[in-house]
Amino acid sequence: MAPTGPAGLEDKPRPIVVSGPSGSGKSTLLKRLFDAYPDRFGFSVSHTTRSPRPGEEDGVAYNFVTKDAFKKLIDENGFIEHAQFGSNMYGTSVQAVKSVAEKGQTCILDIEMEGVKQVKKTDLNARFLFLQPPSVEILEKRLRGRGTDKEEDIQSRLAQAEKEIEYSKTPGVHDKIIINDDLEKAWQEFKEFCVPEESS
Ligand SMILES: Nc1ncnc2c1ncn2[C@@H]1O[C@H](COP(=O)(O)OP(=O)(O)OP(=O)(O)O)[C@@H](O)[C@H]1O
Repeated sequence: MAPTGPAGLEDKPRPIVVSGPSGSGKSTLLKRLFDAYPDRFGFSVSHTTRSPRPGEEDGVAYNFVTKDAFKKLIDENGFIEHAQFGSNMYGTSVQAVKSVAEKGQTCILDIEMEGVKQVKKTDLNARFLFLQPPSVEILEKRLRGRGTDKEEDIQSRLAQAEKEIEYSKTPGVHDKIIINDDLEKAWQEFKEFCVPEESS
């Protein structure tokens, strides 16, 4: 019988999808994770149709491709997510995530709700973690406290947060939901999910 899951990746680290509203603490916790375990985790290399800047190496900074090659990959369902910024296209391919696992690293995908739905349609066999703010009111305080977002951005992030929290309640969507109330407590739970053997 054909094996389930990605061919040849059965014994490789499963990707971890980290999602959660903007301001829920994804960057904060991922930075800690990368600092604590520098070689264990990796990010996938995105595709882009823009030209490389001096010093940018193909396959390292980005996978630089032509518009035609990019469109072909879209038609072949090769992308988890893709978007256009200005005249250039950017995307995360399924193969780029597999390449991280092939190197023996756990690929971390920091993506939003639509991306989560897309990953579920692939054969990546990912594990899903949702980071939830204690409340929308506290989320608003944190977004303001961060001091990086304009007022209109804060409003649209909060509106989007309500949708993400609603979707996260769908049974079976996430393997783990962490409420980021106390940062140290959230970190312990985050670490346990991402590095399970250390806590077993
Ligand atoms: N448990 C916590 N208690 C208090 N403040 C927190 C906690 N976790 C994170 N923060 C603060 O909340 C703000 C938002 O966190 P962060 O930038 O990590 O969110 P994010 O999910 O990565 O957002 P985005 O998706 O917009 O990048 C930051 O200023 C961070 O320091």
